[in-house]
Amino acid sequence: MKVAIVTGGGQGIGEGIVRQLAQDGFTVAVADINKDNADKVAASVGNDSKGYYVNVASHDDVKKLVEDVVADFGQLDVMVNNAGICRVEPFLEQTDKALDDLLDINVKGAFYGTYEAAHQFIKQGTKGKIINASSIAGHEGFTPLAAYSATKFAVRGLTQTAAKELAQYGITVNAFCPGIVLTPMWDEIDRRLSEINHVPVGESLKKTIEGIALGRGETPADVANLVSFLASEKSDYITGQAILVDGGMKYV
Ligand SMILES: NC(=O)C1=CN([C@@H]2O[C@H](COP(=O)(O)OP(=O)(O)OC[C@H]3O[C@@H](n4cnc5c(N)ncnc54)[C@H](O)[C@@H]3O)[C@@H](O)[C@H]2O)C=CC1
Ligand SMILES: CC(=O)C(C)=O
Repeated sequence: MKVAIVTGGGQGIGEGIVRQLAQDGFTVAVADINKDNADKVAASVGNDSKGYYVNVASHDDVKKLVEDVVADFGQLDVMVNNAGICRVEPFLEQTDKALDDLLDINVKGAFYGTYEAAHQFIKQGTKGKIINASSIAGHEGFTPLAAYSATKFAVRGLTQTAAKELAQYGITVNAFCPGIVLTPMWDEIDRRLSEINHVPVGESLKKTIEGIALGRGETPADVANLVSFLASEKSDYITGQAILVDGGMKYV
C-alpha cells in the first residue's frame, strides 16, 4: 500500500485530504501539532493510518516525522505539506510575532517537508510526489493578509524551484491554491474581520462568498479532489504548478 504524509491533517482541509487519500488506497500518516485530532482522524479512516505529532516549524520534528513514518511503513510515496496558519492584521498594524509565526510555519514548514521528502524519495530510488499548500492569496495579495499572502507567494517560489531541481529524480512538486474554504481558519478570519471592520460576525464571510462565481463556499473535499489527482499517476506530467481550486474567484 502506498504511504502519504499529510501535515495539518487533524482538521479542516488536511482532514479532507486524509479522508480522500485513504479512499484512494493510501496508508496516511496524519501529522499535526494537535496529536489528539491527528489520532482521531487517523483512527477513523482505516488502511493502518496513524497519527503523529509534528510542529512543522521545527526542522528536527519534520525530519523525525519522515524517519518515523518510514520506520513504521517502510516507504514514503506522497508528502502533502498542508499545515498552515493565518493571521489577520492590517498592514500598518503588522506585528513581528505574527510575521515570524507565519514565516516559520507556512514557509519554513513547507520547505522542511519538501526537503525531507525529497531526500527520502532519492534514498528509496522511487519517484515521489510533493504537494504544497499555497492559496488564492498566493496569486493575488489578499487584504488585510499581507504577511499571510507573502508566505503563500513564497510557497509558489519554493514549489517551482524544487520542481526544476528534483525533476531529474522523477519527483514532482506542485501546489494547490484554494479560495474560501469553510474551515476553522475562515471562522477565525471572519471573526477578526468583524472586529476590524465593525460588522457582525458572519457578514465578511457572506460578502466574500458572493464573489465566488460558482456561488458557494469551498469544502475541504473540493480541495482534496485536486490533491487526489496530484497524488496519482494521472498527474505525472505536471510539475512546478500552483493550481487554483477556488470556484472561479481568480482567473490567471
Ligand atoms: N481555509 C481557507 O480558506 C484556505 C486555506 N489555505 C491553506 O490550507 C491549509 C489548511 O488550512 P485550513 O484547513 O483551513 O486551516 P485550519 O486552521 O482549519 O487547520 C490547520 C491545521 O494545521 C495544524 N497546524 C497548525 N500549525 C501547525 C504546526 N506548526 N505544525 C503542525 N500542524 C499545524 C492545526 O492544528 C490544524 O489541524 C493552510 O496551509 C492554509 O493556509 C489556503 C487557501 C484558503
Ligand atoms: C485563508 C486563505 O488563504 C484565504 C485566501 O482566505
